[in-house]
Formats: sequence, C-alpha cells, structure tokens
Amino acid sequence: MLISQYAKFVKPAFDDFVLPSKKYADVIIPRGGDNHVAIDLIVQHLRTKLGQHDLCKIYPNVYVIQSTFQIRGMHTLIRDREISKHDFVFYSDRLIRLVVEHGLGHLPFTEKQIVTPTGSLYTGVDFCKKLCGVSIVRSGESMENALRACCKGIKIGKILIHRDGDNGKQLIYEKLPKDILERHVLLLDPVLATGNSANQAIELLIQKGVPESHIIFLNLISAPEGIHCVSKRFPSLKIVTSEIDVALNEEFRVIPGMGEFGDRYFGTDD
Ligand SMILES: O=P(O)(O)OC[C@H]1O[C@H](OP(=O)(O)OP(=O)(O)O)[C@H](O)[C@@H]1O
Repeated sequence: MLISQYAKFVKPAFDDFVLPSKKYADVIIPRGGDNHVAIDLIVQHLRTKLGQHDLCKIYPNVYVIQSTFQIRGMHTLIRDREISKHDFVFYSDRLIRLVVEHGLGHLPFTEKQIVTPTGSLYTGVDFCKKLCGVSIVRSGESMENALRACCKGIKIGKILIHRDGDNGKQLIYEKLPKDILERHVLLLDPVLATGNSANQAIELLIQKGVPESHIIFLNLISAPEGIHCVSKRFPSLKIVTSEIDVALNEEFRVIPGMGEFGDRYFGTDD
C-alpha cells in the first residue's frame, strides 16, 4: 500500500511530513497491523529521508546557516574522529561564532541615523539591547565565549539538565538573570538530539515569563527528531543551526553526528 493511501489513518504524521514533501508519497507500507505501526513506519522512514530543506519548509522558524565550502570543511574536521582536541576546539569555535552571528541577526532592531566623517547622513539600525544568553550546561558553555565576543558585557544564565537513570532528564540547577522576562534569550547548546533537554530548558524560560517568540535556540548540529520535537511544541521559537543531520540511532545519538561534543571540547574523553 502506498503511503498516500494511508492518509486518512495517519493524519498527524501525514500533515507533518508528507504533505510538504510529496516526493515521499510512494513509500510502501506493509499491509495489515494497526495504525500505530503504520504511523511509526512512516515517521521512521521519513525522518531518515527528509532533507534539511524539507524541514525548513515544514518549520519556517528553523534556520540553517548558508552552507559554504568553508563551513563544510569545518564540519568535516569536527566530525572526524581522528582530529586532535586542539583542532576540534578551534574549528568548533569558528562554527559557533558563525551560528551566534546568524542568531543575532534574528533579533529585533530600531532604525538609527548617524553622521559619517564626510558629513553625510547614514540611516542604519541600532542593536537590540535587551538580551541575554542561557547555556545548557555543560556543552552549551562552549558557546559562551563567542556570544561574549559579539555582545559586550552580555549577561549569561545557566541551566543544568541531567539524565537520571531511566527516568528521563531532570532539571538540576538554574541561575538566570532576574529580569529575564524583559529580555530576548539566546539559548545555547551545540547538539539537538531528541530535543528533551532543549524542551525542558525552554519550558523553564517560559515559566519565568520569557515569551516563546523571544527565544532563539542556537546549535551546531540538529537531528530531525529534535527539530520536530522542539518546533512542534514551541512553534514561534526560532532555531538556528549549522547543519541538520540524518537521524538518531537506537541510542538516541545523532547520526552521522560528531560524538560526545562536551567530552571532545572539554577534553574529558581521554
Ligand atoms: O536533545 P537531547 O536528546 O536532550 O540531547 C542533547 C543534549 O545532549 C548533550 O549533552 P550531554 O547530555 O551529552 O551532556 P554534556 O553537555 O555534559 O556533554 C547536548 O549537549 C545536549 O544538552
């Protein structure tokens, strides 16, 4: 049976994945079984088939920085398991800086006029002043320097979410600017896998009064599953990433991915 014939049974999965990308409508689903099996099969298949452009069409608040050979080259290096720690940190930092700059481009601005040394009027813009960073400990801390380098004196809060056995991820610690609800928040974590950590962190920010549309989540590598999970729950939040990978494996690790970012960046994988 064709996936398109299953439309009426698998409405949610169909709306999310199939309608915007009709090219997958000829995926063959085995006959029989219950609808849940069919849904799982479709979603599983499409998650591995959807390209980043398809995902950006489905979720208009997802932005992938424009790829260049420099960016591909940096990804090739940081994903290589043979790279030295020094090079991993160096090229991660370069990529992080690009993602941070791109993310800042999504902040609101006000128009501003100045006079140039030639005495001419120049109409430009003024940066958004009310912002802060929030890093998800520990990998997110690797992105703080780039944010500080771009935004002088920026306040940076922290959230620690830890996996507790099989009980899922628990919020362990948070320290956020007191007036965070008045600020635009740049949420920092280089890896978006299942989306559980990000969702917990975003939920906390919203509880603190930050409007969903004032949050920009910056990361280096996203799995489609994570994009789906976060964007579906928080549709007006923006995600800025440098590449969307193929899928998660059975251990919920991003594939092809770059391994344990925190361990590689902070040198705790020896
Ligand atoms: O989307 P999720 O499935 O929640 O996974 C993503 C989380 O996993 C990684 O951190 P990790 O738990 O490895 O901790 P670390 O930052 O200390 O390395 C990453 O930095 C995210 O925080």
